[in-house]
Amino acid sequence: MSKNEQELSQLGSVFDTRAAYFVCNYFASHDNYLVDLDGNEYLDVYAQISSIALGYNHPELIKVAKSDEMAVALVNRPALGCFPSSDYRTILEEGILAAAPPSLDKVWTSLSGSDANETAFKAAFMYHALQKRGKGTPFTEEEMKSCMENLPPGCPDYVILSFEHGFHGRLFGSLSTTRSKAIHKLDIPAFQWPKTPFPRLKYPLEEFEKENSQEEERCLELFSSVIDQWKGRIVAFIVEPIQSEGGDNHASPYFFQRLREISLEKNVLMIVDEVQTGVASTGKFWAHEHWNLTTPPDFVTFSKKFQAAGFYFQNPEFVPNQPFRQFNTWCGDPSKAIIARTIFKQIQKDNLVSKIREVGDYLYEKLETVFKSTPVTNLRGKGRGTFIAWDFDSAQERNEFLLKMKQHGINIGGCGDSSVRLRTTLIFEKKHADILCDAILKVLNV
Ligand SMILES: O=C(O)CCC(=O)C(=O)O
Ligand SMILES: NCCCC(=O)O
Repeated sequence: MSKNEQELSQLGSVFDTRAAYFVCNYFASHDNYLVDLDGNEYLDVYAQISSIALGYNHPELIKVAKSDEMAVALVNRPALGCFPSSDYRTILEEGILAAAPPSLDKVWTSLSGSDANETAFKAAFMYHALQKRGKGTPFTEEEMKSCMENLPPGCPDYVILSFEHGFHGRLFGSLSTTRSKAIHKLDIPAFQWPKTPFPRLKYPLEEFEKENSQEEERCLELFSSVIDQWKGRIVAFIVEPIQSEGGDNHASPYFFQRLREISLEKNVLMIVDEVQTGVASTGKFWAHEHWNLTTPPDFVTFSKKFQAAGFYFQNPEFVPNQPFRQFNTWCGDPSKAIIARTIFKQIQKDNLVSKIREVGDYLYEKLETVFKSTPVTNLRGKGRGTFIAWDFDSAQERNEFLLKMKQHGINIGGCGDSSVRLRTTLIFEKKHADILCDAILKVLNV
């Protein structure tokens, strides 16, 4: 038995390891390479499900991890809502807020991607209720009583609209908006919230311009009509710039511009879930910057590669009218905000946004050649940094490919039914793209 197998079996007796790819030696892992317990080094193009920005054991992260500032943040973890730390404002201003999407100058920090989305939902619901009730109008006796029974009017029948194949997390509210795979949802009670189709584009895009634009128009019409059908109950919709877990499904900037226009016309708030797409990997710091919206989204949520989680917003009325409405013990975590600040500074210092755009273009072009005369279809993600994916005909073929890639020293992940997705770090270079392509050529026998 290898060390890996041994540890997996021992850990497996106290912790569910059935989803484990292998046991990692994070002490030995470095930059783009993840090392397992048997000492095998993998070029990692999955990066902890899209969550490692600067590679493993980046010296600047290690340095800040060893700082007094970090030690104090960790051992005296503040309940930020009640007892914010003296340095939280600067940590935010120099990091998370300095990285904010255009026009969104405020942030609420939370604990995970799911929590980021759910706190944005709550902000949207409370804002909507405030508009209906009228500012300054106190809660009624009936509202106060009925909410304790989980009933309206205190708990109104407002809903969040999401897209088929979208993934927004696994807590109750976020899972209700998640529509990628049944395995995520089975046996869990869910809100009866609406969904609407996300475009299924055909590739190569240049060959299917007409079909794809018809498909986007079809989805836009349904988006608009579902909002009408729900007669004012849809308070917000949530959308990923590229549906990731659900299969790396893309849509054009035009599609998102129209979503924004329709949502403004119909008074529905827009939540852009940048948990996976955010923090540079698509070649812009935030993927929705590719759309050139004239009115920014109402909320942009983040987590994963930023390590810290939360949502950005601009409208001061998204802060509830009373304290303790958007609240929990932690309200974020300064240690994670310090890490986010370090990540942001390093991205700026090393010019990683434009570097990942360049290496992404290089890799995409190479893959176009590599995949000629192979069963691979639907290569996608052109002009989106290293946020690249492709399809096999079946889940079985895809899974065999992933396994063989591992045998050739590449840690790589799937998504959707039969897709492979690249989720590289931001320090992925052309030399790594070459290694990746060589391994693909070997695995596909071309
Ligand atoms: O399955 C999960 O909860 C992780 C989801 C995710 O973000 C992904 O797989 O892209
Ligand atoms: N969303 C599931 C991610 C786990 C995996 O298959 O890598």
